[in-house]
Amino acid sequence: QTTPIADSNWPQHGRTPAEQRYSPLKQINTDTVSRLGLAWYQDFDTFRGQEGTPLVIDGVMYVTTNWSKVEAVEAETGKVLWYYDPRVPGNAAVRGCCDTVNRGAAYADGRVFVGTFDGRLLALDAKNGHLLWSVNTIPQEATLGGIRSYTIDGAPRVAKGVVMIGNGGAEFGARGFVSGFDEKTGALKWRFYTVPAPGNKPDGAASDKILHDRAYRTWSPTGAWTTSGGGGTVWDSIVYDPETDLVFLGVGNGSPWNYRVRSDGVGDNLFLASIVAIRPETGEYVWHFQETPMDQWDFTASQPMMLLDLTLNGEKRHLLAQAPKNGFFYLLDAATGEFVSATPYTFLNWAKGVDPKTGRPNFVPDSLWSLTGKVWMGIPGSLGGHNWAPMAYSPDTGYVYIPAQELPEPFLPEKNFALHKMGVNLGIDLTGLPDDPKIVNAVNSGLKGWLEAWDPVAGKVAFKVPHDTPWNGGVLATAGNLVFQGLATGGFEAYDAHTGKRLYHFDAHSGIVAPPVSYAVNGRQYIAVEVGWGGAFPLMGGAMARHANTTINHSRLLVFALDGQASLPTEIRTGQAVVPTQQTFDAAKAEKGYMLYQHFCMACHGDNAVAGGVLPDLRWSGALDNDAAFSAIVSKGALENYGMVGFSKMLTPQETENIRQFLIRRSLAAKAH
Ligand SMILES: O=C(O)c1cc(C(=O)O)c2c(n1)C(=O)C(=O)c1cc(C(=O)O)[nH]c1-2
Ligand SMILES: [Ca+2]
Repeated sequence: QTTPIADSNWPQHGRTPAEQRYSPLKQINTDTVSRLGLAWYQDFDTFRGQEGTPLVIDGVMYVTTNWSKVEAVEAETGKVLWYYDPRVPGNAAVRGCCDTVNRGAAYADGRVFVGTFDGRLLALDAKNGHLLWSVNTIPQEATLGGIRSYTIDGAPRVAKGVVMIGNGGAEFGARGFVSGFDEKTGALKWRFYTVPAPGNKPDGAASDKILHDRAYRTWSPTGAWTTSGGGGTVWDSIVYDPETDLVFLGVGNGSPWNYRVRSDGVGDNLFLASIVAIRPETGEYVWHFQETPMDQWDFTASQPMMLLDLTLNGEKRHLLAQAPKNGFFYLLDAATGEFVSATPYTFLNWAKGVDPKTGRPNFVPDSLWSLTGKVWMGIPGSLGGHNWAPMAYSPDTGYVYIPAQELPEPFLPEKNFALHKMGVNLGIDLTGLPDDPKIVNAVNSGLKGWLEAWDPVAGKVAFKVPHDTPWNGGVLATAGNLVFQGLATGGFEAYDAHTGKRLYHFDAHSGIVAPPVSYAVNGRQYIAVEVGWGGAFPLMGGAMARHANTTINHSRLLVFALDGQASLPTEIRTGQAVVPTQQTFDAAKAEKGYMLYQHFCMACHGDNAVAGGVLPDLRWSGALDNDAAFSAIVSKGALENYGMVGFSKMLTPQETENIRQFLIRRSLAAKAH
């Protein structure tokens, strides 16, 4: 039933339904890659994180960029064929944890499907970009009167005439669900909620029976989840497997993070941090596997999944593979969900292995910080041993290439948990990195990132390519015995797939987080990648993110080919002028402003008011010198069109002023260093 995919195309998110991100093209190979050069490039119109996987179908490339913008370009020349701006309102930015990114479109039967950050799903005519249909994927009741927060940044998937999309929001209060829409009309076919409703009430959805019979009893009848939604957002990975006719949903973390507050410390909280298999036409439940019961570390199972056909102990197996945040590499039987193996692909300290039969982790008791009430230095931290940046598999080497990292994080219960609308709702202490440069340097030197070649049959690392920092780009493997990856530090690299030897380097002038793709037009092979530093770590990470990337965001599409002759402009934007404020501050007010900042501002402007190279660094904001201007922006929303909403409903004028006092303190402290 599946039509063969031409070698020259990249028609789906992971190229084929198996999502291995392997291109059979080999004009660019270990022998020729030294001749690789820029064939053409395009400047984007947004300087924020770019996480998109371009699709290429018969010489036309479909690109999505920040703020859910879409364009079609000639893949050979870069000539723009059409451009579609869904006009996401600026005030939607604050509903998401991690930048107004978009990870890509889906294509089927002449239609391009894209999710928008404000929760719509669009179908565009692939020929001219005209809107065919648009649906709001977020039902009114799911928002609980605006308390719960939903965004879309993941790529839709299409199977059997059904377009499927989930959403994000579990850091802000959300109840996860995935919806399936008719490809032709946009009519809703089914909805699958990933966590139960309070009181075990039915939703009239495909998930009703399994939530009622199985999931509800894994939650306390009370707890903050009854308002905050419980989490379980399917914000990135959805894979359809034609062989088993199953759709696999990668389900996210709990909301709030604090498991004691969320569920009174009771139950495993299904289907948080689980993979759930459903049917594409109906959304009917088939199986699930929970990777992290009692999640309290933001250990999502939403990381990219792929299908692998491997011979294990002499037996051919059709497997689903994932390297989720929690640090274990999982293999599950794709048809049944039967646990096969879970092996650490990175250093992890929260579990001592898993039960060999069930795959349930053996928790290190101290890791359950919400129950112990004590600080836990978790590895991985909430950004995971691997996040959304896709991995790739080469059938030639048998390795899975993982953009792996080590980013430790302290977890400590928040003293007075309060559910905020438009503020982060974690139930975790949000004290930032202290100012002391010695501590900052020590923390930064402990952050690691590397490209890992993982042997899924042997269950061990084949080799590692160390990078300077964490939060590097997604990976592409090709039949040219090459692996391509962009780096946080702005390099675009090619490595020998067998050895990890670096064979090519290009300076992209800006951090790369997106995954490359490969395609061919008129017999010439190309490699394309979106450039643009952003996403969770650059926005939230403060001094750690700044350390990882010292340029600012230059968002572009780069396309490489053998003997490419183009070059980037040499001018590198240096970004915001560093102008410390002339004001003085009131110590008591500034101290009060600190935690308010961490709850309401940090998610975008960076931990402890150090911006990570994407959005404005508030220490240098001219508005610090003018309390009327500050309040016009922070309270009244003067910059709403750029994503900076007014917080007057959440923050009193005095609280807003306290935040300004805190920022003045930070500005002066930076001047002092
Ligand atoms: O729980 C959620 O709903 C949710 C959503 C998203 C998102 O939509 O991007 C991310 C996360 N969580 C998350 O935990 C995370 O680490 C993350 C990184 C990114 C990114 O794009 O860089 N998004 C998200
Ligand atoms: Ca999350």
